[in-house]
Amino acid sequence: MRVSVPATSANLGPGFDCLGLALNLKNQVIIRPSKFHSVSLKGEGSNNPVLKDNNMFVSIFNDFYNNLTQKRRFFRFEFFNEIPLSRGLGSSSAVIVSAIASAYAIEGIKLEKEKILNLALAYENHPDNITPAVMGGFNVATVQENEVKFINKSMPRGLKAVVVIPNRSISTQLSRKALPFKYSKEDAVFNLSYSSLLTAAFMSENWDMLKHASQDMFHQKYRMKLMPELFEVQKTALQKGALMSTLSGSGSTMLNLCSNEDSVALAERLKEKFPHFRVLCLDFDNSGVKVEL
Ligand SMILES: Nc1ncnc2c1ncn2[C@@H]1O[C@H](COP(=O)(O)OP(=O)(O)O)[C@@H](O)[C@H]1O
Ligand SMILES: N[C@@H](CCOP(=O)(O)O)C(=O)O
Repeated sequence: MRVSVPATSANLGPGFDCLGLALNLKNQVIIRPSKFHSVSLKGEGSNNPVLKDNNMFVSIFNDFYNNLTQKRRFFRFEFFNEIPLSRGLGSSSAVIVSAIASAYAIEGIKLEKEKILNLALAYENHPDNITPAVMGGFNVATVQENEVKFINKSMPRGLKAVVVIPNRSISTQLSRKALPFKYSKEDAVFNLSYSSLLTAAFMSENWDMLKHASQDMFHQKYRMKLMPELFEVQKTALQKGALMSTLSGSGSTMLNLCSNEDSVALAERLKEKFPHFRVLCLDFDNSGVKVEL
């Protein structure tokens, strides 16, 4: 059985903890019954011993599998990871979502996507990453009485995401600690109005509005100070054709959306100016988590 799940970019500027989209950068796992437990890792995280010995995917998978079947069976897990760890591209959501989907699928149980999403909430309580990881596309999501309420829309083919991935990680937990404890009424009204405008721009495909609507007072400036070069990445991206440039999730990646035509030039310019950062030109993912038996 093979399960794949896309990377995600959460917040999209003002939509703190509620907006997110899925990118065509994937983690895949192949799982086979085996006489012994074994793990092999390729790609991102393959030189991290913790991911071999104490893998979050394996422990979530085992929790669900054991609860579901009351059986103790061994599996071989082969991981092919494209999502960099702790760079604000939803690596932890990808693990949570794919582990839950796998535990049910290996027993032949077909789980609705909404069910996977709500089970994932126990491990990740903000819905802006888990929703696009499960559903794909652009998503507006909130949690009400332990259920994710969301609206999802496919992303069109005419846009690309040019992501700039720094060589240093920022853990989501630490990055949340950099945020203020309280916000003023002005900041709250600012983010409410920009987040609404940005959502309307995505839903109506009004791409010229992205530049205006992607402003934020809640989190980016506090987090980007942890890596001040990110302000320069944002400025360069906006000068060189990006329709919007925002911190991806809790950082450290910057997400730049642009038209297909502008994407190669924008990526080249960012590579030249920030040679120590990784620049990838990505399509969007509109499928979310996938299981192939
Ligand atoms: N491919 C993976 N396999 C196992 N665990 C992973 C993997 N990717 C991420 N993780 C877990 O998630 C943590 C990163 O979570 P977090 O800081 O929220 O980063 P991100 O912003 O990428 O979601 C890692 O320290 C690790 O525990
Ligand atoms: N809304 C969350 C999103 C965290 O995304 P991640 O990809 O960095 O885990 C936040 O801003 O903390």
